[in-house]
Amino acid sequence: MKVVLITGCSSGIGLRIAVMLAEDEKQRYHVIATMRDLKRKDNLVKAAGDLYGKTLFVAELDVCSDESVKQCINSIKDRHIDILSNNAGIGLVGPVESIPMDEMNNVFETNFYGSVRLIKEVMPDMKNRRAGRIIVISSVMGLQGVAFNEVYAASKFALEGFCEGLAAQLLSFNVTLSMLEPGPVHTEFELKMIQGMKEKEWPSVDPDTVNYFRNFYLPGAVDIFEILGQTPDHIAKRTMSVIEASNPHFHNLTNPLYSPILALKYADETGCLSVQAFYCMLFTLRPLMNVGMPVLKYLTFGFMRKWRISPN
Ligand SMILES: NC(=O)C1=CN([C@@H]2O[C@H](COP(=O)(O)OP(=O)(O)OC[C@H]3O[C@@H](n4cnc5c(N)ncnc54)[C@H](OP(=O)(O)O)[C@@H]3O)[C@@H](O)[C@H]2O)C=CC1
Ligand SMILES: CC1=C(/C=C/C(C)=C/C=C/C(C)=C/C=O)C(C)(C)CCC1
Repeated sequence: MKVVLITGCSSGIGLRIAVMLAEDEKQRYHVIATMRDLKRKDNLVKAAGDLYGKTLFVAELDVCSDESVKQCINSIKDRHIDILSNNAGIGLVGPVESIPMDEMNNVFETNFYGSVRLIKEVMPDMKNRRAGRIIVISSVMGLQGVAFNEVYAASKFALEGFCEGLAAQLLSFNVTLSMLEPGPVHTEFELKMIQGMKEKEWPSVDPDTVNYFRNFYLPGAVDIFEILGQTPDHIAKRTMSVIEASNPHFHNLTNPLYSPILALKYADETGCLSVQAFYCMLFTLRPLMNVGMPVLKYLTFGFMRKWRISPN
């Protein structure tokens, strides 16, 4: 049985990855589903049903604490982990000028250093054994910045840069490192990101910026979740296929509708094309989006035709 350690399993994507691997018909996985607060384990335990204590085990791990990470890894037999899935993460939206530095630090501490901390702890044993697989739940925002998500995107960009370097180094040790880059996924993350923002006041921010955030970005984000939103199950299946692939890819975008948006970025080295396209989508074309998916497809492929970009 392969030992899999997953972070952030109290809800959402981490919970689904843990349960899906534990449910494997061939019982190939011994899943250590970790979370920072064991009082939040009920949903996971319920979803695991009979598999709890058989193929799925719960352990405490706070990705922001050196001590917690060491304690958890040391509690595993021979510290042997075949597959590490870094999933724990938090979002942060809003006008940058209103976000306190300690909130920004917390996002980096969780999303970037949280993953780095786990990788540092687990990677030396994988290198020694010349075997191992690391899967990092990044985001499309690790490849493409989105207005009003600057700090979150920066934390995921940092993760992409860190892992791109490491992936090349690890190849000579037969350890693979893969990123998953989901677009919007319906989890508690969405609720925290959108619902929590509706009532919030922004006293220290100029009225134009508050207007752009409230009346352009937030409705746009709601539409994007409605039109493009995937389920945690979808991301869990994709994670499973990365785990099972003989030669897993480094980038794994889970939502094909994002490929044209990213193509814009790589098609124009000045970066102007993608900044302008995002500007248009946010401020000019957004009202069209709620007409539905076909319109979004038409718009993104329309941009590509206009600038003669191939979808592949
Ligand atoms: N939902 C989306 O639209 C997208 C999400 N992602 C990424 O997917 C990952 C999972 O998010 P998702 O399932 O959607 O959101 P959820 O909010 O449902 O899950 C996030 C998980 O991370 C845990 N977590 C937060 N901080 C820590 C910490 N310090 N130590 C350990 N665990 C922690 C949370 O635990 P607790 O319950 O204790 O807060 C929770 O279990 C994140 O990395 C996110 O950035 C990427 C693209 C899109
Ligand atoms: C694409 C796009 C938008 C919003 C995208 C959002 C909200 C994406 C959310 C992605 C998530 C949640 C990733 C998690 O890691 C805008 C700015 C509304 C308009 C321009 C096009």
